[in-house]
Amino acid sequence: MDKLYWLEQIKLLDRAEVGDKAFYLSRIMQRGYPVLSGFVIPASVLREFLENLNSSEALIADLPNSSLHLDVGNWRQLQQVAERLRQEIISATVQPQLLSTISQATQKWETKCLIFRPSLTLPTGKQGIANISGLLESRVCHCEPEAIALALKQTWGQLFRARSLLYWQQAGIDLQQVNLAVLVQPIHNAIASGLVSTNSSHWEIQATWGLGIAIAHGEVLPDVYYIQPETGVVQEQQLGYKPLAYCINNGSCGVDLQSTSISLPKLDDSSLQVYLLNEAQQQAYALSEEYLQQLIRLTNRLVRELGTNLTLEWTISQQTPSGILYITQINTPLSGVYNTHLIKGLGAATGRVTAAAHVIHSSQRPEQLPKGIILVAPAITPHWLPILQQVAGIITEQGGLTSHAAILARELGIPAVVNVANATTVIPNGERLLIDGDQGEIYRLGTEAQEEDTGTRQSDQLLSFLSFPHHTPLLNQSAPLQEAAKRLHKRNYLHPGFSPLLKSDSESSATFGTNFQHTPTQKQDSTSSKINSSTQESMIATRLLVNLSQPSLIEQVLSLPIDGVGLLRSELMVLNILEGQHPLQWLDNGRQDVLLERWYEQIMQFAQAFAPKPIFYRSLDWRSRELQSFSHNLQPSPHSMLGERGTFSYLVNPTVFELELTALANLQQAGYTNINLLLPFVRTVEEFYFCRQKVEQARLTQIPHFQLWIMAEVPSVLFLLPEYVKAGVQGISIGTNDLTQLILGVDREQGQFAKAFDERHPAVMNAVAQLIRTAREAGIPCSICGQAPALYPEIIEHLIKWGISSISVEPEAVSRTYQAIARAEQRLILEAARRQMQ
Ligand SMILES: Nc1ncnc2c1ncn2[C@@H]1O[C@H](COP(=O)(O)OP(=O)(O)OP(=O)(O)O)[C@@H](O)[C@H]1O
Ligand SMILES: CC(=O)C(=O)O
Repeated sequence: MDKLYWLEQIKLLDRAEVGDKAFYLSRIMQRGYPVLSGFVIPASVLREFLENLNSSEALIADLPNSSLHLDVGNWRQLQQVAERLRQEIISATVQPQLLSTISQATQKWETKCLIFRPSLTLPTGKQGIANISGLLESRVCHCEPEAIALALKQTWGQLFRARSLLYWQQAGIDLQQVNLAVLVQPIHNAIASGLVSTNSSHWEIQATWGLGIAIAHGEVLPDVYYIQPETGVVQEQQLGYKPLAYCINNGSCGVDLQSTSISLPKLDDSSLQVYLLNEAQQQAYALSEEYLQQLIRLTNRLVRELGTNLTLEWTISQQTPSGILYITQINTPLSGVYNTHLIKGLGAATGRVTAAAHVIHSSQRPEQLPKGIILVAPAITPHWLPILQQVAGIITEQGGLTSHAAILARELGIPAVVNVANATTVIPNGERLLIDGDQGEIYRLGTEAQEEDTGTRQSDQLLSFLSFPHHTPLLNQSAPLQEAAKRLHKRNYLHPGFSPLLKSDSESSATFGTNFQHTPTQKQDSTSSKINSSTQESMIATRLLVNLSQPSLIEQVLSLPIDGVGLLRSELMVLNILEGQHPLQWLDNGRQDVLLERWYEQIMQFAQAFAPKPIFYRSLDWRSRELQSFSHNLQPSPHSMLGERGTFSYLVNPTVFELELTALANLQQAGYTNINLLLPFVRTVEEFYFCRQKVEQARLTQIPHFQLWIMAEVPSVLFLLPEYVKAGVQGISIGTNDLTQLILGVDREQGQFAKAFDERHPAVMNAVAQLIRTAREAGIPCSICGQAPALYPEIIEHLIKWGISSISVEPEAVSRTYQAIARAEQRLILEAARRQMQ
């Protein structure tokens, strides 16, 4: 090998060998800016390493000159090739002379830990796409030869990850043209770290405690300062949400998060440690006034020398007790970064889509929205529903995975990312975005004008790269649902002869009741009739139901392999008919008859479409803050998480509940006998008893099939289920969203607490197990309609083992839930068979 390139000495002509990240850092270091010392292992060393890989396998023998003509459409093959290449790299030996050169070079730093940072140069004309944050990640390691060799190979190996291979191919880059150098620097613990981004109208500084990795991973919401460029004055500052921080793993930096019950970020770098910040630190700004001013002065100088559009990363290193400020990365428009920028939130509804941002700053619902845009709003409440039908994607600043915005988006099949801090301020109106509702990522692709500016048109390539393999075409919202049915058929999950062995006949009729038998689909499109013709019998024993509220989705949902509607959410359904007025206002205005007729028609559409399959209509369950959207002089308590929810509110004023019951009774009389009633948020047996009397007065129980169920979501049901059954409850449906909220004491609407809101928490899982078992002992069916099985299919096996009778999920989750049920049942059958054979 030739030599290592020290940042202090890198020249203009070295750029291709040292990569852009190191090149830009060296430029500013040589102009006197504070940059940590470092050296670069040039791209030629990787080439040499690859050439010397000792394998006869064509794939490897040709490296680095192989162009790896891969079929990137074949994801499995791509992953296998990537895995093979990386194994080869990790098991190869780093030349001893190189290792010793590196080890010697690091000795002058007297540091315990090193950071290996990928620094790429792409061929001319492709520069604009060189800096896709997160494509290649840094590795931290202890300063020992073995650890150094591994970190180097791991950094190199990322060039061949499946997603990288795909990216090179999609971006039209030949692998031989990719120059990957590695910048090696000492890494010390940090007091605080963050970012600065500037444009002509404002500067923004973000800061968090500890190393900058917490921001790079999107695990904290940093503190933010808005600075006026002309004066350097802080115009506004916002405290972030910073529950954790990263440090070097030498046992000296606070409480290890492993010992707390908070779910941890996974660390594959054992040289790093993540720890919990104490309350006082969480409430404090990470940047002291002194460092804030120092950063502002530094930014001012950089902007004057390099231009107005910059992004830089900084850290305050704990090398000395008072700290030293360093720049760890700098990107200018030339380095392409400002075209592609990643923002993180919570992935709330699956799918990816690209479209222009439509930014709304107010929480007031607009009259209408343009078609095909990505809506960016502080928050949305259910009454936005009518205007959401034509949007391509949703981004909100507030809300969690089980907030109504997320539920609505999932039901409508619109990709959504929620809990995105400052989304409405950092995303300009009209900017093209790509959102990934699975990963919770938003890629800013720039406006058309910016793309022209930098001479790159990367978004299409980027889109196809990022969208693989589940690209959701723009506005093709029905596709996921239709595809779900097709996929099940294709994947042979519906093979003939599979029979429900889990329950004996007597057990299943006791469990399901007469109305809840698995009935062959009668109204199906061609896709689903294909499914059923190959199955004849029910293919899975556990009933799979769907959560629904929009009549507009009925047709698509009918083609899915479901056994009925497990949760018809009335509070979302009626938004289509209420004209923005609370039902009480309709009654006050003497419009009861019109409202009753409309309500009847809404439910009728479901009853008719799914007959004879059961529908579980859940009566109204508005939360206080949702009432604010109605123009009515009710007194909502906007800050109350609970307010008068569910059946509690019926006791206070039963008139709307009575209207619902009348609508249901009229439907029964008209021959729609597949409707059952599910009471929401039942808190006490007395509340249930009150409702049961109302149900009897409405004569709904005259039809023998009719079932009166309750939601099991308030923990009191857990303790009193036998009493509820004695009082006449005929089945329960577990609402894991509220159950989790109330058992763990975490507000489900607050996305920033997402890590603490975990339906898989042992306390919640124990409660679910107990509910299922108690229901079985009492001889009543037990369903589950919260988000837990859709979000975490791995819990389905437990639910089935405990004896759940049915699982109800949003339409987009039907396919994977079906598969998870089939897999779990087959495993249980196999285990039972093995036990019998022993
Ligand atoms: N020598 C260092 N000391 C302390 N922190 C560092 C050092 N080098 C990098 N960091 C910080 O560690 C985090 C991860 O570094 P990395 O180079 O992977 O940055 P990145 O922004 O994720 O890279 P990219 O944008 O190229 O994907 C960043 O917050 C960076 O500022
Ligand atoms: C579905 C529901 O209401 C819940 O999980 O709380």
